[in-house]
Amino acid sequence: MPKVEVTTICSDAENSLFTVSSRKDQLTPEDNSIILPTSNDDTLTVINNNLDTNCKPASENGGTDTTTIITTNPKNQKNCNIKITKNATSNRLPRIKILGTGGTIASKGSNSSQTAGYHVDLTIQELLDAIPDISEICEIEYEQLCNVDSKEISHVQLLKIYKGISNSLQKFDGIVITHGTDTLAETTFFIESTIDCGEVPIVFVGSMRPSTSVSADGPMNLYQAICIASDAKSKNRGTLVSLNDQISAGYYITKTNANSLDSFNVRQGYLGNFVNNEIHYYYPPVKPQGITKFKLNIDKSESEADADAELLPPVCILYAHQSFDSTLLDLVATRYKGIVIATMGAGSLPDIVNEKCLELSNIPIVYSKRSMDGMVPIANLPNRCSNVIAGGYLNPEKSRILLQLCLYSKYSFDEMRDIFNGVYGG
Ligand SMILES: NC(=O)C[C@H](N)C(=O)O
Repeated sequence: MPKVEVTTICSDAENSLFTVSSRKDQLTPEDNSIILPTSNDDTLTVINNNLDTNCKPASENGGTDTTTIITTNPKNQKNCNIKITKNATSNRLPRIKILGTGGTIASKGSNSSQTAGYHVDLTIQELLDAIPDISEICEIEYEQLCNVDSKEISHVQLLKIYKGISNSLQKFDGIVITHGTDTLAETTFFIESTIDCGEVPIVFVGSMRPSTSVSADGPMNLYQAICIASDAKSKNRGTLVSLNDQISAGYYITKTNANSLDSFNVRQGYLGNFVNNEIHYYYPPVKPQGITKFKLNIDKSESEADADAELLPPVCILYAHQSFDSTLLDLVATRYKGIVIATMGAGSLPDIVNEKCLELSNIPIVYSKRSMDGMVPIANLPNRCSNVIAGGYLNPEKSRILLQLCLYSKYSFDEMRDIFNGVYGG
């Protein structure tokens, strides 16, 4: 038990009220320091200072994100209430970091009717030039992490995005990432599985039409994403996707239409809507249930991105079909550390393929599904206690990422099964 105790009496977006009380005599000066999470802009008010407490605001505390409280009269059994007024109540605008990665939102065609065959050509600065004035909504900083079509995003760029977000979390109130829509759901799934963003909204955004097209959707989508990241209502919701006026959970979203502006679908439901500068959330802050947050043990510096990329073990996806050839499994087993199969229906594979999967007993094989909806239940596995794991509700590309993270963490087959099972009932 600490000898000096801090109790949070109340804590909301704007205020935190703590009680500090001494508990025992025989306190040494070191016992009397208490660190509270505050930032430079917070104001501290000591109420009922029965404890002779000395509060040092963060600004006088070496500019860290904490406040040291020192009780100078520790033997006194009385309390001291300290109110920390969060900077939301000061008039500072939210600070938003924008990370550019490319995609159609950063693309140009050769004429205004072209909506295919365009190429990535715009920097994040040029994208920002095309949106309405946001100087009264937030302060922004931006960084170009890469500028590619999202088909080119591999584990190298993925780790760059991971680092870009991780490095910005402490300094910004919200983060926006521009990204191609084709593989956006893989990146958002990876980020939600690896970053604990606390209350900071991480908002991914893309577009379906290039910037040169009539009625290009990119500028409005980007504008909305910045507003969403700046809004206090977006806190504590994890990784979000803002596209076509809808706000969705990055963990669950799937691209379901290859061409339409309404390209994303989420069976778990949209979280909210953006209309005429108003953000409407349908639910209170919520994060996807039962996620395993994987800890990536990597250097967060930029220069290490390429070296770290080796860390994610290769996993491939095989797409099953009538006459599916089991020898394909032998071919990929020599190169990949894990395999995901998009099975027919809810885990159906020809008997000969099931036998081959069990034969490859050292390689984890996740049974996912070709169907967009529904799940693969454990009951449909050829053997419940082997190297074969049910992917539950996860589609093949998300199963692939989850399996990579399990392999990276060196989990046993049983632990992998628990991770897939815990989140998705697989
Ligand atoms: N709409 C898009 O962004 C598609 C593009 N091919 C990409 O994913 O980068």
